[in-house]
Amino acid sequence: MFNRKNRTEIQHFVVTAKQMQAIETRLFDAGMPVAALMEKVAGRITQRILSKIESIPVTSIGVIVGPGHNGGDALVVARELHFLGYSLVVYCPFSKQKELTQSHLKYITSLGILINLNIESLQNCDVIIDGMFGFGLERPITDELAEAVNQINAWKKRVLSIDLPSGIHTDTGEVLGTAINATDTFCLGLWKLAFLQDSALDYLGNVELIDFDIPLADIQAILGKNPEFRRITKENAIADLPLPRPLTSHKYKNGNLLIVAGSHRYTGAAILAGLGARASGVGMLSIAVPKSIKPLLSSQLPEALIVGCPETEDGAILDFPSHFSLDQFDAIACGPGLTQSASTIVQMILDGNQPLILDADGLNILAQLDPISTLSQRQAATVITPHPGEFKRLFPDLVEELKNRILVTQKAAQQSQSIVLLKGARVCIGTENTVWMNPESTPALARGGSGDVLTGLLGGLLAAVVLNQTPIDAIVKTAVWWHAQAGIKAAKDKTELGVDAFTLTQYLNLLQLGLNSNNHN
Ligand SMILES: NC(=O)C1=CN([C@@H]2O[C@H](COP(=O)(O)OP(=O)(O)OC[C@H]3O[C@@H](n4cnc5c(N)ncnc54)[C@H](O)[C@@H]3O)[C@@H](O)[C@H]2O)[C@@H](O)CC1
Ligand SMILES: [K+]
Repeated sequence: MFNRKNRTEIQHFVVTAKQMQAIETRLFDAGMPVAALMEKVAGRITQRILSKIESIPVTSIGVIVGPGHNGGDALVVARELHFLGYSLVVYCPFSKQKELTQSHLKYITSLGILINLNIESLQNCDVIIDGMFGFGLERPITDELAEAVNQINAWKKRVLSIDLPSGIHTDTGEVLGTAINATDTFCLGLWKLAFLQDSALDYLGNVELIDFDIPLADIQAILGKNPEFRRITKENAIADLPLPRPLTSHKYKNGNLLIVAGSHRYTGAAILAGLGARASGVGMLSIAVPKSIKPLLSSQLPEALIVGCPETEDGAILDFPSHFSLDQFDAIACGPGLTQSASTIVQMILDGNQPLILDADGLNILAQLDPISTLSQRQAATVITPHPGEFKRLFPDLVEELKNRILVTQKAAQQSQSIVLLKGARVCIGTENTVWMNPESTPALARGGSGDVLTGLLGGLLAAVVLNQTPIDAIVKTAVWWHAQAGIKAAKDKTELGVDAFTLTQYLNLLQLGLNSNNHN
């Protein structure tokens, strides 16, 4: 007995509608019949639908059938469910269909299944399958069709969408007119960009990829060796952890990080960043803070060297102590809790040659300094970690494009020649060639302080890997995955309301996330 090959590698590809079409065209050109592919895909969708509905009482299933191949998929699924004994109600408000879809419609009619033009026909169904539009949606849903979609949403039934919730734009994730509010969405073949866009999240429900054996060679032929869009997975995240450590390792081989953070007003930000860095395993940690809060930091982080700095009247860092040099550090993480009064040292750090993570007030200060030219003139790598508000201040020319978070991150990275980590429900990391996207997170992290933890964690990892030449974008995506997984685990144990930033730092332990020192799970 053979098991189906586990193709975890396909989980990290993300495609646009155009790329998906090009990949499918290759399959058809190679000889795969369109109808055979539809049959195969729909067979797999049927299996997954059955596994979702087996445990709930379902007798009647409604199916929305669109004019294209998304509708064709839905009709094949409907036919199979009919033969399994379910009662099917088909709603197809379109007078014209693609040929293959029309053929399936004809056959299903011959089986005695009525084709309804009226949305009310679905009202008494226990479950609805949405096959109205997939990646072929090309204009907004309007008029009676929009009313039908809104009616389905108002029923609040269980709705299983094929490929995408109808109405969601495949690339931007935007709602085109209106969109189906799915409880589950089965993405076909390869992840589409919409699944990683915040704007689509409320419509997608639970998501899963249905692999239908697209050969890797065909994927690579269209996406190239270094795909433009990549999904962060557990496998690719842990592959870049600095584990296992060489037996002859010593502290200076594991990174020397300087955190520059905190003020009278925001003392906790420096502590949280320090605790994030602690979790990273960084070899040496120094934290520069205004000198009057040094005792507080020392009591929380006994392993760190706390650098007390001269301070401004309002309790921000004014300058570094005399004889203090940035040259010794492998990386600097700067920004949490600084207040905007710390502009002198932020400028000094930007002028320096260390790999840098700039966050929070560091970004607000940068926004006053012609950000694009300041960043692109830096010799060393820079990672900036804005939330959308900070992003707008840094890249005012890109504000309009923020509705496509993936593309805007890519543009910002290219313009500033930096790595741009755009915060949100689905973090996007723009780099010169690739945008990494994090598919799993939790709203538990939408809370003050969780960003400070990320900055510290990222700083520690960055300091540790610059020495062994791991690409910086690779470690940024690992930090984002690690931070989000800790949030997910903490929320499981403590609910989404129980994950304050300090609690989060206690969940950064990799063992709790199912890993061990050999970098295996
Ligand atoms: N090509 C294939 O063999 C495969 C296709 N698959 C399915 O096919 C789908 C893509 O099929 P299509 O390219 O036919 O596209 P769709 O089925 O998404 O819809 C395209 C049709 O809808 C019409 N349309 C678009 N926007 C509209 C609007 N706002 N109002 C009214 N009509 C509108 C178009 O004119 C076109 O006729 C995928 O999402 C997937 O479900 C999968 O089965 C995998 C294999
Ligand atoms: K659909």
